[in-house]
Amino acid sequence: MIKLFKRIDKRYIPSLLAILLLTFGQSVAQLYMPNLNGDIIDKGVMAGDTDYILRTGGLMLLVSLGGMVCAILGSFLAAKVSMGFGRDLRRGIFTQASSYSLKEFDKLGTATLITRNTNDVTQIQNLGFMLLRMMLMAPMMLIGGIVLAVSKDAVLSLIIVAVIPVLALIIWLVGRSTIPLFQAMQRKIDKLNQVLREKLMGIRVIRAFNRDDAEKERFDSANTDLTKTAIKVNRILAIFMPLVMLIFNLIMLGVVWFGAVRIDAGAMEVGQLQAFLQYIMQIMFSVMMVAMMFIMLPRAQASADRINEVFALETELLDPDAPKAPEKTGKVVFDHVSFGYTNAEELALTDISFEAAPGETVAIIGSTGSGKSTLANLIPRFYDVTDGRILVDGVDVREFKKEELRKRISFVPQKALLFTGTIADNIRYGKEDATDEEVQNAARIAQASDFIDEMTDGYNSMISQGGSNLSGGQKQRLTIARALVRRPEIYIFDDNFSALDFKTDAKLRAALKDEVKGATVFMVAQRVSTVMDADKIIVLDEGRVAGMGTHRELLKSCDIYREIVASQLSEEELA
Ligand SMILES: Nc1ncnc2c1ncn2[C@@H]1O[C@H](COP(=O)(O)OP(=O)(O)OP(=O)(O)O)[C@@H](O)[C@H]1O
Repeated sequence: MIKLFKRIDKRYIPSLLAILLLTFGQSVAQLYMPNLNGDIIDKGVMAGDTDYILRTGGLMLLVSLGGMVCAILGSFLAAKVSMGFGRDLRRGIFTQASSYSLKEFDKLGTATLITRNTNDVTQIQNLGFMLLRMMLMAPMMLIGGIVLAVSKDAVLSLIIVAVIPVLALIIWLVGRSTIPLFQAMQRKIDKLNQVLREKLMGIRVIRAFNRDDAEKERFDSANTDLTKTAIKVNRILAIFMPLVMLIFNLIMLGVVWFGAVRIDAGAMEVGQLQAFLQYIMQIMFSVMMVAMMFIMLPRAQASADRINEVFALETELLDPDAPKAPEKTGKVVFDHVSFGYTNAEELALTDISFEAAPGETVAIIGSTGSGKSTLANLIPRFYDVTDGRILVDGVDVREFKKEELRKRISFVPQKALLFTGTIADNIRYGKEDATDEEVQNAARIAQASDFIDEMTDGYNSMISQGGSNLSGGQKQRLTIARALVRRPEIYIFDDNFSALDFKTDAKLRAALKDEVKGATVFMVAQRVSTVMDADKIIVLDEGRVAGMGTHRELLKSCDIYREIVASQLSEEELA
C-alpha cells in the first residue's frame, strides 16, 4: 500500500499540507466544544449568569462555524487529491499496459487488467479519501480527547483504560475474519468480469450453439459466489456495529453512574460531567474510525497488490540504449530463428532461416497451428525470438526503437479489428495525416470502395464497436486499406485473404501488386491460389520449414506442399 501511495504526484503536497492544517483546525474546534458546553452549564446556567451564557453561546457558534469551514474545505481538498490520485493511477496502469508486449498480455489477461484499472483503483481512491479525512483526524481526536477527559476527571478516565482493550480485541477479531474475505472478493470480481466479458464477446457463438442457459448458469455461479462472500463480510460487519454501539452505551451508562456518585461527593460539577461524556464519545468514535479504516485496509491492500503487480510487470521488450535507424530498404532476414511461447512445452518455431528482398512477395503456408502467425508476429517484434535473430534493413529488430521498427511495417492481423468511428477514421488509423485521396485510393486497392460507396454516408459511415455492423470480408478489406494507406517498406498480411471470396481475393492481389511494388510483402495464407504467384513460398510444418521456393519448385521438391495443393486445386489448375 505504502509502495502505491509513494506514487502520489508531488503537486499534491501543498493540498496535503492544507488538509493536515484544516483537519487540525476541525479537531481543535470539536475538542473545544464540550469544554465550552461544560462551562456554559456550570458558570452560566447554574450561576444564572445570562451574560456568560450569551458570550459563551456566541463563542460556541463561532467555534462550530470555524470547525464547519475547516471540515468542508478539508473534505473538498481530500476529494480532489484522492480522485486525482485515482486518475493518475488509472493513467499509469493504462500507460504501463500499453507498453506490454503480447507476452505480458498473455500472462495477465485482459479481464483482470480492466478490473485493476477500474474497481481496484476505486478501492484505493476511496481508501485515500477516508485516510485523509478519518485517519488524520482520529489520532488528533483520540489524543486530544484523552488529554481533556483526564484533565476533567482523572479518576473517571480510568473507564477508558478498561474499555479500550475490549474494543481492540473486538476489532482484531473482526479484522481477522474479514481480511481474507475482502481479498477473496477482489478475486471473485475478477472472475465475474472474465465470465461477463466472454459472454458478451461471444454472444453470437453462444446463441448459435444454444448455450444461453449454460452461460447463464456460469455467470450465475460466479455472481452467486461473489454475493455469498459479500454477504458473509457484511454479516460480520452487521454484528460488529451494534456490538460496538452496545459497548458505547454501556460506557456512557457507567460514566453517568460514576459521575453522579462523584457529583454527589462534590468532586465534580454537572457541566464537567457533561463535557466528560462528550469527550468519551469523541474518544470512542475515534477508535471506531480507526477500526473502520483497519477493516477497509485489507480490501484496499488486496487492490494495491494487484495494481502494484501491473506496475511491477515490466515489458521484456525494451528499447535498446543506443537504437539504430538504418536506411529503409525492406529487406528482412530470419537467421536460425526459434521461438517458444512462455509456458508452452514445445517450440512454436524451430530454426527458421530465409531472406526476403525488397520487391519480393514471400508467402507462408502450412496447416493450422504450424506457426505461420507466430512467424508474422516476430517481425514487428510483438515477441522476442528465443534463439537466432531477425534482421530488418540489416539490423537486428531488438536494436531498433520499437516505434521506429513498426513505422517501417504495415501489419494486418489475422483477426480483423476496427475501432468505433467512421470508415475514414479507421483507414486513417494507418496514417493520421492521409488525404481523402489517399484514403480512397487505399480503399479502392483493398476492394473496399464499392461497398463503402453503397453506404448512405460513404466514408463517413459509422462503424460500431469492433466493426459489428460489417461483414467479416468487409472488415478484413478495411483493415487491409488501413495498412495500405501507410505505404511502408514491409507489409505483413496474416491470413487476411481467406475471408474473401475467390474473385475478390484475385482482384485484390492484382491491384496490390502495383501498389506494393518495391516493398517486401509477407503473405500468410491458407489457400494455394493466394500464394501461387509469390516469389518465394515457405512451407511450415510443426514450426519447421518443410520447403521453400516458388510454386513450381515446391511442387517438385516438397511433399507437404504437394499434399496441400492436391487437397485444394483440381488437376487442370495444377497443370
Ligand atoms: N499466445 C500463445 N500462447 C501460447 N501458445 C500459442 C500462442 N499463440 C499460438 N500458440 C501456439 O503456437 C503454435 C503456432 O500457432 P500459430 O497461431 O502461429 O499457428 P498458425 O499456423 O498461424 O495457425 P492458423 O492457420 O490456425 O492461424 C500453435 O501450437 C499454438 O497453439
